[in-house]
Amino acid sequence: MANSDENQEGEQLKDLTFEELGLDPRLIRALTKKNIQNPTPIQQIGIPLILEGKDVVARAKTGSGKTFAYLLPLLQKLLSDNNNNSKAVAPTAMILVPSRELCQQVYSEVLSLIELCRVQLKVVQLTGEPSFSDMAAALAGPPHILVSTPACVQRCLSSGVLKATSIQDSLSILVLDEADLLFTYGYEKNLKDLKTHIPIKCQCLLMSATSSEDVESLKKLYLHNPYILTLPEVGDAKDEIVPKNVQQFWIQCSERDKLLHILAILKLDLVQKKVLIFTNTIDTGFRLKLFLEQFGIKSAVLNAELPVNSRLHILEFMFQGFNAGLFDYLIATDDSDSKEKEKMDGDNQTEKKKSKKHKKRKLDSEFGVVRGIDFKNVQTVVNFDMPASAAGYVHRIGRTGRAFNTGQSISIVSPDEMEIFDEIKLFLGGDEDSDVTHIAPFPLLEKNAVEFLRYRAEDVARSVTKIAVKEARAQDLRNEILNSEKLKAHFQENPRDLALLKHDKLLSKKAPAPHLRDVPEYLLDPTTQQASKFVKLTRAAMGRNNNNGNRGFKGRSKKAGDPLKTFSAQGKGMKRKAKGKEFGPKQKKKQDM
Ligand SMILES: Nc1ncnc2c1ncn2[C@@H]1O[C@H](COP(=O)(O)OP(=O)(O)OP(=O)(O)O)[C@@H](O)[C@H]1O
Repeated sequence: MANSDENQEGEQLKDLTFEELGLDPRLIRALTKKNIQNPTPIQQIGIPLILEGKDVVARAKTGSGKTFAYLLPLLQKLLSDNNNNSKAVAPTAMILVPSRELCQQVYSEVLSLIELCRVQLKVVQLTGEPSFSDMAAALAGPPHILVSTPACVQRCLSSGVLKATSIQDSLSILVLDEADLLFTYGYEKNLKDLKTHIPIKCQCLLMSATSSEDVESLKKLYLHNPYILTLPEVGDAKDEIVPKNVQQFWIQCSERDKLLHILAILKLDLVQKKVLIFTNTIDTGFRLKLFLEQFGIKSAVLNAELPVNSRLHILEFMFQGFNAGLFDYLIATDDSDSKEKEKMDGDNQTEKKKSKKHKKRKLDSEFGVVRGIDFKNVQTVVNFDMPASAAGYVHRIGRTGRAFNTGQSISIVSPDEMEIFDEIKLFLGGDEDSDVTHIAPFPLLEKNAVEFLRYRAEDVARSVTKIAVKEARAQDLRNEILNSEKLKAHFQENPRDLALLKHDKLLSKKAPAPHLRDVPEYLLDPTTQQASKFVKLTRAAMGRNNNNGNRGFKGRSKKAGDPLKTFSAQGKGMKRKAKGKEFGPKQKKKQDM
């Protein structure tokens, strides 16, 4: 291993097993039950260092398995400390994340590992603004692990439920997950204040997909002589930003034609489901939902305005793999990116106006679906609106192609967004003076096919007025508040009963017309028909090869059947990528997570 404070780039990865990393057999058994057999690169390097007690900064791309890289050694330490824990007066380990959604995800992951290990470790999660009694109940014991946000821990401290001296006495591991987002979410002061209570002996771990000044500041603030891990993968540093198992495409069109183009790719079945679609505002999300509804395409909209129970239910539903089969399309408002934008353009007047307009509606400051959320079964990410930053792009498309899975992204780019699109291409390693790019034109959409839908699309788009959007947004909120009440009561008893409530209810006042719902096949040009058949066949094959019916393309055979890989992409970067090494040292082994 490299010396401390040295970058690990260039270090050769051996194909180590979890046993060889020194993991406790109970944890390995738990992983086996989850069908996880081989460590990812970040786990291979990170786990032994963390077990040794080092402070670590881990920077590895989205979906590379950073959560287990810190959770497994953290649990192992707690397992071996368990007998000595009786004197603890505060949590022994604290995991701080930027959003409530992430908190729920990490908490579920820890709980499931603990249950599978059959050990007596207590984990609690605290987010938002819990009451004094909720905080007291959660921290009584105390729990071994607290998963929370920095603001919520601050609340526990200032209310006196958590004593600074207790943290000093008990805390031995602190994890700052999605570190690059913690300041963006406004936790800078909380984190600076909290630092004064962290004991010097406490091991600190900092996990992040991208590097930034914020990560640097946090590193300086919390870590002592840390190991900096950057994955030793092939290619230059820029190659490491995006997982190689995500194929990136783009479509150029006018702002006005965006609805038409997304309709074409979804309606003509040119992409694999499940599809996660990003918009930059809640209104655009609802506009898109109303528009697609008229063509018989049902979707749910996930945004900061929804009650927390509904949001967590939608996400839990995604985590469980859409097995209840209620919706294939999720439209997410990329709030973290707009937060970043707001932070960057602090004095931008448009942003100020926007936030004034939405002042009446209460948005959850701890909402975030883009960063870190593990959408296991998302095959396709669509950028309906381009993100405000290149880092935002990386995080969005990182919601597909997780771990050993593959996925694709399609960005629909209008002339106004070309500047940020060029910035993204440069960020990914494109060359300004040549046509080398990692993002290729989407090969399956023929101009004829788009034009064939134009008349209907424009007609429906006109009917989706601002008032219709406003009403739909209010209606959805009312539905979800009702859902939320039912969810609260029901899911306390039946936490796994996911099919109870629908989040994709129709919001349009008029039902979709039959002639819009069905596209007669004979009207389509042969190329589009062929492309659509390919995608359907692949989907059917994936279903057959898959016992639980919810996994992505995996292994070589499925990749060979992926129509997006049988069509040749244009960009040189894509060709280079196709030849390049696959993700992780065990890529040839079939994994079934
Ligand atoms: N060794 C492994 N083998 C197979 N799957 C794994 C392995 N480790 C983790 N996974 C799975 O990979 C997925 C992505 O992992 P994780 O959420 O930790 O990624 P991440 O690096 O934190 O991504 P992000 O930066 O987007 O938060 C999860 O579904 C997880 O269960």
